[in-house]
Amino acid sequence: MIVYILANPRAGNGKAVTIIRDIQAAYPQVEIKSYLTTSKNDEYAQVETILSVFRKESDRFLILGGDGTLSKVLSIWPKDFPFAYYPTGSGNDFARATGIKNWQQVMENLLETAPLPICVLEVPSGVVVNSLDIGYPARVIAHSENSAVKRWFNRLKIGKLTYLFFGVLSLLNPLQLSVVVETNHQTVALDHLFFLSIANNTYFGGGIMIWPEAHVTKSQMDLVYVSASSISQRIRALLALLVKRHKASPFLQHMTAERVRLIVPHETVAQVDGELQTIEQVTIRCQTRYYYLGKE
Ligand SMILES: Nc1ncnc2c1ncn2[C@@H]1O[C@H](COP(=O)(O)OP(=O)(O)OP(=O)(O)O)[C@@H](O)[C@H]1O
Repeated sequence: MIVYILANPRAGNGKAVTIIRDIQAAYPQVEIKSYLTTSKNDEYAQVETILSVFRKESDRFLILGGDGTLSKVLSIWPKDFPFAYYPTGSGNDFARATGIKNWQQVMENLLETAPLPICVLEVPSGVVVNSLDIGYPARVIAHSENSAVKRWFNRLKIGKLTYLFFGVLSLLNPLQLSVVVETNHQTVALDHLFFLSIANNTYFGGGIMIWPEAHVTKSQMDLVYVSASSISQRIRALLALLVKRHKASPFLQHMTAERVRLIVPHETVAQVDGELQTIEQVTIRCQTRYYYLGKE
């Protein structure tokens, strides 16, 4: 058996290389081969290299990185090949929901337990491990990416305030979307849309709960949306998310589906696992994957 590790050394605070060394020291009896991404999107080439030597029946595969790395790797890792994951990113929402505590636990699951089926969301560009969001969350990320304010804040060592700054700014932006959502049960037109999150898992944005029952172990997706025309409604909806009053809030709407077709009137920026993508019409389905989740 060979354990293949694919790591993004730049994710989060750059701990991946140290963790690989610790794993090698803790498991001298296990053959471990590591592959490090060298640039953005290099996950695709690294996975191809691993697949050229990987034996499905005997080898194991471990991914180290943030949610973005995980989602890109799974986009081309074959559906029926199991994987393990240890978070080294900044948000780590997938790990938060699946209860990963430390790499020792992840290695034990990988070596001693059988992989279990989970659900990820299949989209034309690949897979979504946490959520695909349009409206407010995508706008906050779009404004902050490559902005001068982000660079100044980083220079002043207050980089964490970037999202707060753009969060407030985006709240004042009156832009609202109109979309149509077709599920396997119904077709709903959503107007004055402040945001729509199509969730596969419990959290986004580094620990903000999307919906309490949304989880990768369920073969359904949770749609959470806010149609709000006034700023006070938008603020109250965001506060409900932050203080986990999802079900009590009159502003947060929720439905579930196994398949969703999302129709937006023009190209719209979406946030997919913390990265930006442009979408127009997209069909989203649950896809079964095999993950070393450990004993539940
Ligand atoms: N060596 C590298 N240098 C620069 N970017 C990289 C490298 N390897 C991967 N990437 C890119 O980094 C992005 C993913 O970052 P990732 O999400 O893993 O970390 P993060 O943003 O710190 O964590 P999180 O998503 O949990 O907040 C992807 O776009 C990926 O292609």
